[in-house]
Amino acid sequence: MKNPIPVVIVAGYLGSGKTTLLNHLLHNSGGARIGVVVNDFGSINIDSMLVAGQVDSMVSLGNGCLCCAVDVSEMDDLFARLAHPRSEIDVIVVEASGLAEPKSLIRLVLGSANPHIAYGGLIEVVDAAEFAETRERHPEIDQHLRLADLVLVNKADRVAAEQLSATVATVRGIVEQVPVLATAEARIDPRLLFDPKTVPATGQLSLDQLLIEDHHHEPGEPRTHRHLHDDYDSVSFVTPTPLHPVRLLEFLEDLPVGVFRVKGFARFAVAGEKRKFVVHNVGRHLRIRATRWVASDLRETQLVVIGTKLDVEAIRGRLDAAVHTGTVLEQQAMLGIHRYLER
Ligand SMILES: Nc1nc2c(ncn2[C@@H]2O[C@H](COP(=O)(O)OP(=O)(O)OP(=O)(O)O)[C@@H](O)[C@H]2O)c(=O)[nH]1
Repeated sequence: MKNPIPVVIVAGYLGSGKTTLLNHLLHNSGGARIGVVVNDFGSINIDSMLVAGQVDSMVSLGNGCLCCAVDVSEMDDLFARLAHPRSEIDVIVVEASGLAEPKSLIRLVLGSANPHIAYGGLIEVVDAAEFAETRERHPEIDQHLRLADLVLVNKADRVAAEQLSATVATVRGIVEQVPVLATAEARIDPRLLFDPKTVPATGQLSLDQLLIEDHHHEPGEPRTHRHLHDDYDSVSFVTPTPLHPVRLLEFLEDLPVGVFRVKGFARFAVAGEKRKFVVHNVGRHLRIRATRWVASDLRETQLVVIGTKLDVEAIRGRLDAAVHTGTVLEQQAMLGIHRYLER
């Protein structure tokens, strides 16, 4: 089966920059096809969707608040239209209306019966200039932010540098581990959210290419390297030595500060365990799928950790600690992994 299509939810108070973010993603999708679910098409840049040939992929909801107006079955209908086995859509972005309650939106996605979609994370957009005032009027914003997998402190251009860092610090204090990014016009690197189809003109590598590049390493040695970008860091970790499943879970269940996504696959040092374990983590949502190695696969672990302001050494240290060099482990070492296995 194809990898499920990630559903990314964009939420945030009125006017914070949700539509701006959506338009930015549509313009910079790197060839990825984006299906959008919005309340109102009025402000979406239809031209950019036309350019990207995505006009078929638009699904519009009626007016009103997404989370209360739509029940799970209606939402499933929308997902069914956008995501089916032959769908050419790579990512679905749901723009919540300004006052939507993010918890019910996340539930809609996690509770969906559609096997072709997967939760792709909640992005909360905050207006840097209005944040303090919005928070006073709507103290529940703290709860909303804590559900996020990525927070954008947007409209960075509208405030002085000191106010921006103070707001970012306040948001970090609220969300703790969750990555927080200051943005202008919601310009984030789309690769934080999904993988582009093509290598952009800048010659930067896609994440899949990150996984397979760098062949200059000592046989048997884990390789970790980092690619820096304005918006995000990605750390790629490759090792032919099988991992200890418990150690890997310790990493995945307690991710370092700033990590937004972890993707790739793992091989475990467990007796009789010959499968390839595909790992997908967004924010605090971990999914693992057991599959077979195909003939062209290198039988090794390849993981990419993506986020903002990552402590590369700490990540490398923790992933190194998951490499198992002792004797082969008993099957019971897999119990923790089984909790996350998709059926
Ligand atoms: N100065 C500045 N203006 C911005 C920025 N991002 C968005 N805007 C403007 O802010 C206004 C609101 O942006 P939207 O993207 O429509 O915000 P929204 O969250 O979708 O708004 P609602 O749908 O009403 O909740 C628009 O006029 C944008 O052009 C930014 O980074 N800096």
